Amino acid sequence: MPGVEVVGLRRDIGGVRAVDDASWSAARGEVTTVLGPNGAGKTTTIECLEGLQPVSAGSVRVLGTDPWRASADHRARVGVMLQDGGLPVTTTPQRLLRHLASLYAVPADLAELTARLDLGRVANRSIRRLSGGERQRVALAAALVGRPEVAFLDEPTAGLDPHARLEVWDLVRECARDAAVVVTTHSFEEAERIADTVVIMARGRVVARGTLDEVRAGGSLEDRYFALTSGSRS
Ligand SMILES: Nc1ncnc2c1ncn2[C@@H]1O[C@H](COP(=O)(O)OP(=O)(O)OP(=O)(O)O)[C@@H](O)[C@H]1O
Repeated sequence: MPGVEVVGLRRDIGGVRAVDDASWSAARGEVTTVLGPNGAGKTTTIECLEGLQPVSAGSVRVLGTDPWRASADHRARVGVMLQDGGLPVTTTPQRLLRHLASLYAVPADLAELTARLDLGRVANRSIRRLSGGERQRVALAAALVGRPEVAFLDEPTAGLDPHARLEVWDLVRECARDAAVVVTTHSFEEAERIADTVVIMARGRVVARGTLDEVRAGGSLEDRYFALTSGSRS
């Protein structure tokens, strides 16, 4: 059973067909990156997988479960990193991560996670007062603290400096040893660094899916992306 399975997914929102007959899967032990122009349907798809939106047709399964009807037990097996917002701003990274760790039977090693993401210096500062990149790293730590079996990471390195990007890519690859990790990104460099499998969406549809090499088809991911998505920006 794949970690994530999307079969013929359609999602209509207020008259807009945000996702149209999309099918792809993400295996455990792999990083799957989802690319596509603005409005392609990436966030809508991921929100269906996170159980935040219902499907209009087709099906989505995460660890074999329908996320829209999932129990708290299922949710504890899934890590979610939201692009912005979602973090409580009046607490500190340390208090937040300790609290989250206390919700899991076998959480990640907090000291190690904090050190890897270089959050030591700001661990006791209010999240409200952190820089964008620091908040981004707290959000990633929050997604990974429960050692998820499936992780959804939305643009995990957007706005990070070059050192932090490398560290996050290492961490994401490590996380994917045991988990299915799904990363949405606009960065070809990010996809080429971390992806085992690539899904490209345009106008709600999947226009390419396969291993990184299959999708690159002998060229660069960037060239392939532009060839597949040109004229399709919504
Ligand atoms: N609540 C909503 N009401 C109406 N239309 C919506 C709603 N949410 C999404 N859409 C539309 O659905 C389509 C897909 O949006 P989605 O946010 O999934 O794209 P995306 O690929 O994540 O884009 P981005 O790269 O900008 O994050 C877009 O045309 C968007 O305007």
